[in-house]
Amino acid sequence: MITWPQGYGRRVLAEVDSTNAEAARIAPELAGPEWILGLRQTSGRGRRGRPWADPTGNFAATLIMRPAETPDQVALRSFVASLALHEAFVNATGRSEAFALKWPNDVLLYGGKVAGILLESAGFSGGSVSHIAIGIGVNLIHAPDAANVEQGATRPVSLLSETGAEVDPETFLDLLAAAYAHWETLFTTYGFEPIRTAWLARAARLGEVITARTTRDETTGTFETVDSQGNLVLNTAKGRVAIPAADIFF
Ligand SMILES: O=C(O)CCCC[C@@H]1SC[C@@H]2NC(=O)N[C@@H]21
Repeated sequence: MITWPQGYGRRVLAEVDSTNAEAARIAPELAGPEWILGLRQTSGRGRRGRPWADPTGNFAATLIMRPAETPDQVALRSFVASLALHEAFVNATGRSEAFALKWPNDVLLYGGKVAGILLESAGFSGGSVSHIAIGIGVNLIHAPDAANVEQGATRPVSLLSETGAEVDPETFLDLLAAAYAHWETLFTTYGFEPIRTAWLARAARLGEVITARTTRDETTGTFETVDSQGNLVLNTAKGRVAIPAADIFF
């Protein structure tokens, strides 16, 4: 029996365009943080403007919150959400070694992508954002065809295909919401440092040579760490480079 975390709302929609879009619509009248689960999404969106396919049975949810924080602070929530996802997966399967976190915000299962996070914030005024939407998609039972993902991108996998675990979206929401509340309390109480340390302990390819690609350039180097701002730090032939945003290729 999983206990729903105190202070968090829970809304389940049979169908929605995108839970992140719905989150932005309800943000103005929000009383406190709220989870929105879409049992079916018709226009799910991924990072960098990519579409996110969401067949029935997969997990699509957004946590909408209104923390009085700067854009830089709220961006660190993607690490909080990654840790919560990792904990939810381990609790669902009992397999802690199977999961790893890929910078900035994917979860890998035996090296394949099983979940992604799309963090959107809006309404910057007086130093704070007006809301953040942490959108989370999990391939619970279906993974997109590898032919439909970008060349060189991590192969998509589903929880069912890799572990045999059959978890329905509402059960996964309960696991995730409980885990998120734990990591969120740690973040708001002690700041980013314990989150950074816990994230690094679960990081994929730490200490290995990886490539970070943006629309403008490509940097290859040894994955040294994630710094106190959440940047990826690579040790390259030209020295240490801190990268705020990129796609990673192994
Ligand atoms: O590109 C990625 O890896 C991030 C994918 C995020 C998809 C989720 S599904 C729930 C939420 N609503 C959306 O439209 N997108 C996010």
